[in-house]
Amino acid sequence: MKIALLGYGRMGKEIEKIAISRGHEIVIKKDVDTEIDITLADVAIDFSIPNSAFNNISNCIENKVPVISGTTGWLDKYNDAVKLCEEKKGAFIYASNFSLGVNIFFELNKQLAKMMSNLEDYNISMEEIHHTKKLDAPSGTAITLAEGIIENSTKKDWELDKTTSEENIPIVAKRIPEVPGTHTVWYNSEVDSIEIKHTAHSRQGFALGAVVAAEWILGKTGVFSMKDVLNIS
Ligand SMILES: NC(=O)C1=CN([C@@H]2O[C@H](COP(=O)(O)OP(=O)(O)OC[C@H]3O[C@@H](n4cnc5c(N)ncnc54)[C@H](OP(=O)(O)O)[C@@H]3O)[C@@H](O)[C@H]2O)C=CC1
Ligand SMILES: O=C(O)C1=N[C@H](C(=O)O)C[C@H](O)C1
Repeated sequence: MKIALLGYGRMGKEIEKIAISRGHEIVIKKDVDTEIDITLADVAIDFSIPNSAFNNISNCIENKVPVISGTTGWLDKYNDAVKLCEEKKGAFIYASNFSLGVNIFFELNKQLAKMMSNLEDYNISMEEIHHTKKLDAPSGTAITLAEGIIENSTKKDWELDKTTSEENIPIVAKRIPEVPGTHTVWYNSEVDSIEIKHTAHSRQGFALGAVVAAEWILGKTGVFSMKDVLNIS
């Protein structure tokens, strides 16, 4: 496959290595807001910055190039991207986290939220830890986890930098040098605690998931998720 990398930072470079090792070719590396001929690529992978993700994705959809996006912090425009993709019969996947482990963790989190939903003695809280270069907080993964809990409990929303909350899910975001991404969900009561935690040891899992998604989407039209790619039920 001919791949366009929209964003050639930490993730772009990790994706390049994995894509080449799987026999693909990188035909575009875009790192600034310049015009590119996206039609040179069979598929595009966007890991850029919150302010550029929507333009990068729209350009691909307008030009009928399937696009995978892992950029976080731009989701106020997600529904516009979905609408454009449907209108133009394009192909698009956004995932806050492309790793297999986190996508299993998402399902575990929903199951646990369902089991805990009527147990009033437990207070829920979440923490995400990332490297100090991260632009957005809370992480996209933390938001997806919170949405999974909201769907399966009486919690209404999430709140950043709170440690406790009666009706919402408090999320603490910590920034520590070099941490690729650690997410924890706690249920604490007077007598005990339940904790589920995912720790990324490197960026390899995110990058592999993005390349697998790019391979999967070729020849398809529609808006998909990593659940479709990984066939997780
Ligand atoms: N979904 C997932 O699994 C994962 C998602 N992420 C997310 O991916 C994004 C990128 O992460 P990361 O690689 O660590 O960040 P980096 O800052 O290392 O890379 C982002 C790159 O995008 C470049 N860029 C700036 N403007 C544009 C533009 N208009 N078009 C294309 N590229 C541009 C930046 O260039 P410059 O530095 O010159 O501004 C930079 O090189 C973040 O939003 C992060 O949260 C990260 C890991 C996993
Ligand atoms: O910025 C990062 O590095 C990461 N961003 C994603 C997020 O916001 O959840 C995924 C991963 O945790 C790494």
